[in-house]
Parts: sequence; C-alpha cells; structure tokens
Amino acid sequence: MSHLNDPKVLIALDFDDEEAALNFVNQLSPQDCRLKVGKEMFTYFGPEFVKKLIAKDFDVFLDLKFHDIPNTVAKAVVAAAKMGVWMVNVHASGGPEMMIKAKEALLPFGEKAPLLIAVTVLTSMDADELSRLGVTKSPQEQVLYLATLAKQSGLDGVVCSAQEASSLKDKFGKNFKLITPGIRPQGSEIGDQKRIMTPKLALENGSDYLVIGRPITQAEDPVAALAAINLSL
Ligand SMILES: O=c1ccn([C@@H]2O[C@H](COP(=O)(O)O)[C@@H](O)[C@H]2O)c(=O)[nH]1
Repeated sequence: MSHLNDPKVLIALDFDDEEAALNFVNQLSPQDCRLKVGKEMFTYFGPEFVKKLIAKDFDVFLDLKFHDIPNTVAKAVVAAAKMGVWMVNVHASGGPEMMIKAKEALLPFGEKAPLLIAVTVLTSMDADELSRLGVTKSPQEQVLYLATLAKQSGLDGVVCSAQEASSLKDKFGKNFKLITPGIRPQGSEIGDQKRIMTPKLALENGSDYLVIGRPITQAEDPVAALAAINLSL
C-alpha cells in the first residue's frame, strides 16, 4: 500500500542475517520510511523475506536492477508485481525495447502495478569509471541521455544521483520520479559512493525518494539515525 504521508526515506536493508534485519524492521514504522531489498538480501532470503516486509505494511522497493533480454525482464517484473512490491527497477542501458516490454507487461496489474524505474548511472561511478566503460559523456550527460530513453519508454522515473536531480526535474516534470541513492548526512562515511549529497539538499534539488543504507543501518542507534534524518528534511 502507499501511505498518505509519503515517507521520503527508503532504507536499504543490506543485511546478511534475516533475524537482525527483522529485529531492526520491527522497530520501524511504515509512516516513517519505506524499505529497499536489494541483491544481497534477495539472494539470501528471496521472495519470502520481501513478503514478510509487505505483511508488516511496508512499501518495498525491489532493487534487483534487471538487465537482460526484453522477454526475460518483462517476466521478471511480472513476478515482482505478483509479490506485491511498490517499486521495481531495470537498467536503462538494457535499452528502450526492454523497458517498453517491461512496462507493457505490468499493464494488466492496473493501479496495483509497481512503479517501474530505470537505473541510469550508478552513484558509485564518476567520470573516470565511466570512461573505463568507453563512455565519454560526463555522468550528468549520460544520466540525462538514459533518463530521456526511460521517459520515452513510458517508465515512471529513474535512479540517479541527487546531483542530477534538479536538471532532470526541470526537464521531465514533477510526475517523473527521481530515486536517489548516494545520500550521506553531514559527517557520515562516504564508502564506495562517488556522487553524493546530504538528505536535505537532495530533496531541495528535486529528489522524490532518498535511498539510505549504511548511514542508518551501521549507525550506533539506527532508529535514532532515521529519526534525525527525517527531522532534518
Ligand atoms: O546507483 C545506485 C543504485 C543503487 N544503489 C543502492 O542503494 C543502496 C545505497 O546504500 P548506502 O549504504 O547508503 O551506500 C545500496 O543498496 C545500493 O545497492 C546505489 O547505491 N546506487
């Protein structure tokens, strides 16, 4: 279900221990955050774990970043929709045909279809890393290029960094959702993220949802860390 107060923080539940993750989740309210399940937890604990979170009334973003041939990706997003997730994603670099097929596959779910989002350029990548892939555009230009393909393919929004959010909001309007990982409250460890921003600035820049993992889950008091972030917004 979608909550009336539309919590902005999507907590990245990157745990290798299901009990520890559920102990943490049991201290949270769906009014204060949504939850993201990514490749680590899904690979360990699968759809049953996702269903446990949904049963606790949380909106779940299934962050599996599908990238495959159109038929396979379309079937995978249908499986996600049947699980009841709120949001699911694919890689924009899988191409327009793949994105269009995925969107079409969700049509039978009507209003219950999850939001379908395309990953543009990972927030762990900077210009150097992109150039190692043979991409000579800047991260900003490449994000804009892939976001344009996603928008033209009928997707609901993109994953990008908050550094690109204001230009994407200006170009695509308020209904095209911008999901931004690489969020780092002042003073927190940057880790492997390259294109970062604080939670407050990210929202001011046009982010719709802030994906935050380690600054919350690795904090001494994760519940207090979430509360402090929500208060700062
Ligand atoms: O471009 C992307 C896409 C996805 N992610 C995911 O978000 C979280 C970020 O966690 P932190 O601990 O806050 O760095 C993580 O699950 C990634 O897989 C991303 O970081 N960047």
